[in-house]
Amino acid sequence: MKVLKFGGTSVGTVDSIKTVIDILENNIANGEKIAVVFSAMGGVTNRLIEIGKMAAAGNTEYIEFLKVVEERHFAVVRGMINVKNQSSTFAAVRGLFNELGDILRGVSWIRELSERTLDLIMSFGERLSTLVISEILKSRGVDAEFCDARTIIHTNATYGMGDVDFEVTNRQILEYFAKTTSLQCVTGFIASTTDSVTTTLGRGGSDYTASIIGAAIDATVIEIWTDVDGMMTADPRKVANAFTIPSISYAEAMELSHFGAKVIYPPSLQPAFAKNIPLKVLNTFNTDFIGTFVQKGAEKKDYAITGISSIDEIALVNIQGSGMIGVAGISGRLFTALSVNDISVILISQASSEHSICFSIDPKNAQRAREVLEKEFSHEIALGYIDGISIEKNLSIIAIVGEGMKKSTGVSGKLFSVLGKNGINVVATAQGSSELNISVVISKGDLSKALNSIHGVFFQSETRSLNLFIVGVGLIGATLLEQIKNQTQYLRDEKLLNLNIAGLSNTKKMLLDPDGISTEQWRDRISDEGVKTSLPAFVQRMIELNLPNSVFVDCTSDKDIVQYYNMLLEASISVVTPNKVANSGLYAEYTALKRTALKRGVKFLYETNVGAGLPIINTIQGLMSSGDKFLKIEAILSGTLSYIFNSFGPGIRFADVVKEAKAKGFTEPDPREDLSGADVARKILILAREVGVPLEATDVHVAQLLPDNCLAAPTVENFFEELIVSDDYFAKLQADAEAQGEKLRYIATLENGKAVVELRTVDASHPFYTLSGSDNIVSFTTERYKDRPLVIKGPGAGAEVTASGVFADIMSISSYLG
Ligand SMILES: NC(=O)c1ccc[n+]([C@@H]2O[C@H](COP(=O)([O-])OP(=O)(O)OC[C@H]3O[C@@H](n4cnc5c(N)ncnc54)[C@H](O)[C@@H]3O)[C@@H](O)[C@H]2O)c1
Ligand SMILES: N[C@@H](CCO)C(=O)O
Ligand code: NA
Repeated sequence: MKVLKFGGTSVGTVDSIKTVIDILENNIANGEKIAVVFSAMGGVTNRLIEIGKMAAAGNTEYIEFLKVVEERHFAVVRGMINVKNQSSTFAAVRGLFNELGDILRGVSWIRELSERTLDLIMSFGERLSTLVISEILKSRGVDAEFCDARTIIHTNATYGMGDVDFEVTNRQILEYFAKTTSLQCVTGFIASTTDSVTTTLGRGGSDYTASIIGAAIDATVIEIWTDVDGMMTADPRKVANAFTIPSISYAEAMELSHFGAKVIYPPSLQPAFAKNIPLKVLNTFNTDFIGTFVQKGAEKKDYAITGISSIDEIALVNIQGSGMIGVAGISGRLFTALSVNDISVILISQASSEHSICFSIDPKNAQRAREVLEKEFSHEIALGYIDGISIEKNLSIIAIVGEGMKKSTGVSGKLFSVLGKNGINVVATAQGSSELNISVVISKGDLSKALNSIHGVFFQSETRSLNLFIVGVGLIGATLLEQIKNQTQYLRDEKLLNLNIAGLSNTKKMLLDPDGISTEQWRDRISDEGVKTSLPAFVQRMIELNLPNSVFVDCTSDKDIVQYYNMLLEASISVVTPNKVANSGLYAEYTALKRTALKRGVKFLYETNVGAGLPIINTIQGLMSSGDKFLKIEAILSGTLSYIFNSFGPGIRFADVVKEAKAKGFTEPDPREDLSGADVARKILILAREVGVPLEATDVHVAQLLPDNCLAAPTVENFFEELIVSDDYFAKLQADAEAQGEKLRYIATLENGKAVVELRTVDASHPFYTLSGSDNIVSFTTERYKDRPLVIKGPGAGAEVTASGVFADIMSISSYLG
């Protein structure tokens, strides 16, 4: 025989009851022998408690409230039973309400509501729902029978949570079921003492009823019908990617529910577990869904863990002192004192130094725990053996649970590593030798981020998300968004990676949306929904959102934005940028950023600072890490100047070539930076720093390229005018070089700790002679590349190559986050 149990929401409305009837009739049609347990209609139990309290307080409004409850039951009768069969059910329901009304009147007279009376009042919830549904079944020709569990389940007289007398109960259930062939509709939650006083079974009560009956009659399976798709890998309100666990062991279910998974309350299923009766958790509102199968042993799973659960709010108590080392009995006294005072301990951790014991409790008990322990250890504290009791609040616990972690390595490594990579500090941790649960205590503010990132790494086949916050949507920023748009599908399918644009800002408006800004509509959304740009507000909001795997992408050339990098890195947010300002500022600031990134376990990536997408910085970093030493760098580092010198010639105006370079997206937002040599100077400065030469910007010697009048131009427009004026100057430079069979090249060199940037002419024998377009070229002479230098060459400016370099940096973060 199968035992089915339907919870409050399943029997909460006419529509849901229709589905319940369908489920039952399908079972009957399939020839299944079944018994059914019902909860009270959703919300009724709480209402009855409220009504009881109102009556006890002498508030006669309870009568109106009761009428509403009555009407809910009548509505079901009207909706589900044909008119000619309704009257007897109406009469029976009215009879129960009359009885309840009498009891409540008594309560309001004597102004007292004992636990015992409350149990009696609550019992009407299940008695009513079960009565009505059994009548519905009968009216449809099913041989159904109402079974008042008070006649078969007996408890002691602990009201509110009766202790079941299994000997008597099991015998009575067996006798009862032996005598009947009708479908038994059993009231959940309620029982009685041997002298027929009504009691209730406490938390998870109706599940308990199903479990008691199932165990007594040796049911083949117990089906718990509820309003969710079974037990999930995590609380779906906190982790959007959570999914149903198809199969779980009793022990795992226990662990998960202990930490707040509210779907079932496994302690109430103990009788079924003890007899190895499997359990299914099914959804009345999604009957086709397979739900969760709960059974004794664990099945082989696809993942290393089965689920994640959490407690939102705990307090961590720490007691420490040198006097605890090697002294037996301290923990005995500690936990006895807590237990005597009814303070339940959620997690305990003690390191083998025995110098401290820490444990977590419900924060509402924190003050009391302090008092209890200060009293218990007053002597030791006075003598200085124990330093005192410290209590930390605003903490949460996360537990990863699964039989799969037994004897398998790497699970805790993965857990701590993902927390570390997301900058989440672990305050305390506990793992029992059952290896079923690893718990970590973290700051409450990190809970959502931690749950999501842990879920991401353990349930790998799901798509991971990288949350991007992009500031500056000019040429590079917009091209990057376009490239992301075109790669979205590929990255989802092939890399299981979702690039979520969680924030965007231009100079006028900004928009942050943790649910993502579509790359198809970002322009509309930022203009329709964006608010006035404020960089501090943008940064603050990012930090507050505290999303896992966050990356700040600075696609501006703003000098002020850089002051936020350190703050972002400190908040465990990676930074990716083509903006050279940070790395070409003070040397101390440059090293500080690197240190913060290292400390926080996040990335600060800026490959496009030099040579756009060309792998220049990465190459240096690789060589440096592997111990190579740089002897000399010689390079052409300006795409703009390269393009200009490759395109300028007789019959062409210099200013026009500069304009072309700008139109092609090679120049800096302000082209004077390129032509003054400032941009190249910054780049060689950055390269110097990368190879370990701690230069400041003022150490770079820049030979002047422009005539004074151009350099002095106050605006970009002015600048172009001055370029026109100076056309002869440039034409002569070019003609002189040509006459020698040489080409103009703006070359940066780093040698013997000195950085120089100057305009040179090179002949055909020089490797830099043959450049074309916006090519950059870098030649590294190192101890390993001494005779023939390592050369990197290719387009070193432009929207596509730069954006793709930024994109590549972002991708490298995604693989680092695993
Ligand atoms: N163009 C290239 O080939 C290239 C190559 C390598 C690196 N870079 C670097 O990339 C960065 C962007 O260059 P670009 O060519 O896209 O320039 P751009 O002028 O087209 O884009 C920069 C955008 O940032 C916006 N902006 C500036 N300050 C802002 C702020 N505080 N908040 C929000 N938005 C702000 C500007 O309005 C502009 O739209 C620069 O730092 C540049 O040095 C460019
Ligand atoms: N303006 C820069 C862009 C690349 O950093 C250049 O011309 O090289
Ligand atoms: Na580069």
